[in-house]
Amino acid sequence: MQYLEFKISCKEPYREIMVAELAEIGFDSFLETDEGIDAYIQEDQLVRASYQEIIDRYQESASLKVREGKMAKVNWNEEWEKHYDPITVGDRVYVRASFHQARPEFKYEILINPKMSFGTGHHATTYLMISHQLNLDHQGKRVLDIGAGTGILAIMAQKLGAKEIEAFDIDEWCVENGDENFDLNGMSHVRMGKGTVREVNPKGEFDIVLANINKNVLLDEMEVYSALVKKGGHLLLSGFYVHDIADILKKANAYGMELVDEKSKDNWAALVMKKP
Ligand SMILES: C[S@@+](CC[C@H](N)C(=O)[O-])C[C@H]1O[C@@H](n2cnc3c(N)ncnc32)[C@H](O)[C@@H]1O
Repeated sequence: MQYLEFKISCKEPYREIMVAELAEIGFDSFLETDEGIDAYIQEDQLVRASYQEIIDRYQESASLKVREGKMAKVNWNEEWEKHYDPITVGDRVYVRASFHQARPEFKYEILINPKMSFGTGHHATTYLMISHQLNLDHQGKRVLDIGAGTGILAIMAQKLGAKEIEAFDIDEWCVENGDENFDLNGMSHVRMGKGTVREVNPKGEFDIVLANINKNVLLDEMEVYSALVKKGGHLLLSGFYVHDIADILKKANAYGMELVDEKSKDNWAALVMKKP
């Protein structure tokens, strides 16, 4: 598999925005660097015009400088070991890779070997989703994780006592990586599905539905998510900016969901909706 590497130097606060925009067009791995980000995409996945459009849009405001290179083979584990530090969410959750030291003083330890999937807790949206999950009763509940990435939110649900968990993602790498992470966290009974919510078509209703994806997908699939939430159950949404809250809320309200909590970090937002 031939990969392209783009070494992008950019000013803050544009690093996160660049990651989000490039992820939208198929970039599947990012490393934070002192100058900005290194972004990776499979060569046959790159649509030059879409890429150029993003670069042109932020060129000036973010003072972008890009160096492009080709990589025949990437040792992602080695890359991650160099760049991936453990993180904490509040004082109860510790997210680490298997090569990091355990920290038993944390109540919930999540093991994630991320490879190329999004979702280590480093991104604000993952962090916000976990923070919301910590405030929700998961005990004995049925939980659905849509756009599960590394599987981190499904794993958090399991640690919080969920009884039945389903998770899926459209990305083949996430499916492989998710299963590995489920195994690492003693969840071999859960397997990551592949596809969109319409393709996977989960059966029945769920107490908690988690969807950290992006604005367009959330708007497009909101009707399906809402239908999957039990009466009295919750829908947690993230993957959009604070300035998009009104659009997301309007759509969720239109399908009968009511806002019960809202958090933001680094300009990203996460909402907790409830079906009355
Ligand atoms: C922002 S990441 C979130 C990953 C993880 N849930 C977390 O919170 O860290 C979004 C994930 O959604 C996946 N995705 C994008 N569009 C999707 C869709 N329509 N259905 C399911 N997954 C999708 C991407 O492949 C990516 O892994």
